[in-house]
Amino acid sequence: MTQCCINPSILSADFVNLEGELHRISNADAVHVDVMDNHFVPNLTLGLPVVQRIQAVSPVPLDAHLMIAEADRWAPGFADAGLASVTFHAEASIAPIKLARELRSRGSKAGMALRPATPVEPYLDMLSELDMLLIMTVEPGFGGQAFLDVTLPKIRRARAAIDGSGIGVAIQVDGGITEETITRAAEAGANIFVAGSAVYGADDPAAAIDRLRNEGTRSLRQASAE
Ligand SMILES: O=C(CO)[C@H](O)[C@H](O)COP(=O)(O)O
Ligand SMILES: [Fe+2]
Repeated sequence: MTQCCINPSILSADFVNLEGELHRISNADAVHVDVMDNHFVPNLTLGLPVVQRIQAVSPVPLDAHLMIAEADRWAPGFADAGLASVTFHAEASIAPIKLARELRSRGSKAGMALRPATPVEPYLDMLSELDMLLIMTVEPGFGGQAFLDVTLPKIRRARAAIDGSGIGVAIQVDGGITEETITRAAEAGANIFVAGSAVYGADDPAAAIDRLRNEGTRSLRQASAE
């Protein structure tokens, strides 16, 4: 059975107290850092200098989600900062294979993200170049949106292709993940779950992470037994 990982998104955290907010999620597998440039998505968050400070104080590894235009130009700098994982959007890259190789050669895991309406089929032959495929389960840009069930067939097709080829690519889902929707995403084949509002909106974020992990692990176990 593939391992269930819970990566809280700091998009829903208190941005003036990021260090304290990071320590509230020290039982997470990684912290998901949403970088938005107000071009690729209609929102602006934080850039490399702030990500570097987060990296310096975080008790868990960083999982950067770059929602930025010209990914080929900007993403390698995030890998140079020593981040565990850097994910760029396929829609923002001219040469995704080259970019994935560059991220790996700089020591980061390479992730590639797909917007909800971007099909996975054109990318199936390059999955071996990736450590992680991120299937967006909301339109990127904002936290707190509802999970799009229309993305579930794509998660299933990606999982079937990965299992069929024997390559060890993780499937991450991001957007609208709750204790209820995590079950459907896990049964479809995802194994890394990003949750912003479900974690930071809870009174006890660490307890929310434990509940999500229990629910995700139970669903993954059930799916592998079927
Ligand atoms: O990439 C993102 C938005 O573009 C965020 O990671 C995502 O929305 C997480 O927030 P929530 O769990 O509240 O949906
Ligand atoms: Fe994200």
